Amino acid sequence: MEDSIPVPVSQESSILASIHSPEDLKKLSLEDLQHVADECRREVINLVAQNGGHFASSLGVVELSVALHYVYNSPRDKIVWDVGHQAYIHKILTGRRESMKTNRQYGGLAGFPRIFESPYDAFGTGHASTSISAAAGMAAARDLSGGTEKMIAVIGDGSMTGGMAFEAMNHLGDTKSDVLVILNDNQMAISPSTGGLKTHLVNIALNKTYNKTRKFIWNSISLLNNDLGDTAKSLVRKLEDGIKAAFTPGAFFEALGLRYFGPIDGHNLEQLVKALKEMQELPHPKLLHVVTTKGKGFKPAEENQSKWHAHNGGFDTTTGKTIVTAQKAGPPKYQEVFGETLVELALKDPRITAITAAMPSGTSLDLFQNALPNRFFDVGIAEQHAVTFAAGLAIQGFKPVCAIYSTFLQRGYDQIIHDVAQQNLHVVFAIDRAGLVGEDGPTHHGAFDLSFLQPIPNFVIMAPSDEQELRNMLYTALYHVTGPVAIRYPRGNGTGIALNKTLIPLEIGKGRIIRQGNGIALLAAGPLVWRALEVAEALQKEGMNPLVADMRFIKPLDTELIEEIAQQVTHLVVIEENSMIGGLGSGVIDYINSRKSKIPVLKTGLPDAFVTHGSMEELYRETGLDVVGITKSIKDFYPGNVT
Ligand SMILES: Cc1ncc(C[n+]2csc(CCOP(=O)(O)OP(=O)(O)O)c2C)c(N)n1
Ligand SMILES: CC(=O)[C@@H](O)[C@H](O)COP(=O)(O)O
Ligand SMILES: [Mg+2]
Repeated sequence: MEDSIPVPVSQESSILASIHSPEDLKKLSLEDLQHVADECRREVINLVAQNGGHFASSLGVVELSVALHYVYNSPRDKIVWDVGHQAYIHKILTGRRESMKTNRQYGGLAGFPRIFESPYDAFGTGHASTSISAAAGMAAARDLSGGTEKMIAVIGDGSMTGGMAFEAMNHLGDTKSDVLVILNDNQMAISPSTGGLKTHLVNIALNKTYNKTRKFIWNSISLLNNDLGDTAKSLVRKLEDGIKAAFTPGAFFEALGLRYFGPIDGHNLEQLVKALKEMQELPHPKLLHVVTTKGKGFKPAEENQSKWHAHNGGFDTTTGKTIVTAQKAGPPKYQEVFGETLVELALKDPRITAITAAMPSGTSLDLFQNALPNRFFDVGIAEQHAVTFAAGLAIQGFKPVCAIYSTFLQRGYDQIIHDVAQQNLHVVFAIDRAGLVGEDGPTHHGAFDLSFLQPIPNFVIMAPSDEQELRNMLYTALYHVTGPVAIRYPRGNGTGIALNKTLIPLEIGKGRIIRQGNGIALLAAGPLVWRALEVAEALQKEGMNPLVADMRFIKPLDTELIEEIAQQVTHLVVIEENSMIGGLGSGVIDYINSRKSKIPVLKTGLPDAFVTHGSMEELYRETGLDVVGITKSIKDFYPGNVT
């Protein structure tokens, strides 16, 4: 595959059109396989240009996906795609070519592998670093039941930085199960990969001495499959091990118990097919190191891999230029305001440090990285470490701000409790992507952070209703709290409120009434307070006059404000974008139940179910969290018409 962009494929010449399952691939010559790969690449470019989605990672594994489905027998053999954002070719080759047009759309295919979607999706993914554990578990099940199917984990170099991946490899060293780990090394996570492992892998790829001996080692392995006598086999193996130990940086993986092979060119189908066939014959844990280019075959993506990790769609399939009609620039994103405010504060305070787990651009901490590189830490896809690392900084008197997506913070739960909260350490958690996130779907919605943080003693939890509040809350968290503190805010644009240069500290645990009313009160936090206002307007048309409060703090809850409101209304409604179990609504009900006189409380929020993928509007409608849905729930709950 040359560097140029593949030419469009006409329907008549399409071999891909004849591929309905991996079985169809197996009849093809290597040359035709290459055509399939080229067509797949073109198809992904067209698909993402049309509808958006994850992009550069799938382009990087085109040949690998084709080779895997050519050599292995999925769904009998199980291929686990780590994160799964690179599985578009896999989906195209496993009978979902047509339906890929609905990728990430409401009611359509998911953007990640899902066991409910296809028998070819051996294990659901979305979060990083799970594939080796899953494959190891499946291999143990196979071994216990006397099966012979193969287990393959395909994991990127970024995802390989996650602790789980090492835990799984270490365990494989004991079980010695037949698992193939394919390390897809493109030296990128979403941003450039970080850490010692990255350097290690670069060294492997660059190690000339090793590359010279590699051919010899490879030939030795091939020899092992031939009819050599036992003594000769053991001699070759010893020789191979000796050479590897001396020259192979892959000895690191070997030390954990996986035999290391590679690196090989992940865009060379012939090499891939040969290597995979060899791997099929080896009955123990092994790692095949495959070197690829993220965005391969689409120049703009190769040249700016971070930008093209994912795309909203609407670009020219040759030049990559945006072709959608220019949209008016919306209000700044919460993330941008967060990043800018943190830099503003850190420039004045050398104690402030910033931590991301491989999401510098998504969280806008790249602003901090550029401004204050010494105090910026990208720890890799390692949320657990990020949290305890922050605790370490805090205990030494620094002010760490740990910006992690709500869904990924789930990884760091014990660290939050054990390392941060129990020691009452001043770590600021900037919880990004709190609430629904849209097209990424159930693996990525930030549905649980309030539920998992609220029970933890010592925590202060706030939710800004707009960007200025976010600025003020960040300031408050850094200078008016002494223990663990979380600020949760959603993905995307703020309200467009004019930003005030002056930062005003908020009184901890104090909310505010933003609409006076009677009969019924709507309590919300975060940007949903504006929806609560819309609901109040809608209800007013029905003869009601709801009071609306912005609670600002989920913990400590403003019980004085609730008491004040309780004097004016007979019914309370909580509106929140978190699971209804354990969120603000639960906090309010717990408080009401602790009083002598009870008030009926209606909770609206995310259901006790995993919310699907789709546009935010569709998901709000589905969960009843749009204005119409909330209004209807309130009308069913509150019979009173007090005007
Ligand atoms: C636990 C977790 N943290 C963060 C992410 C966000 N994320 C998705 S893909 C990705 C980079 C993955 O890099 P790599 O595994 O090398 O795959 P590549 O995109 O390079 O193919 C990150 C950080 C995630 N999905 N899961
Ligand atoms: C696969 C993955 O986990 C990320 O690429 C994620 O989709 C990023 O989400 P945002 O677009 O919200 O940054
Ligand atoms: Mg990578």
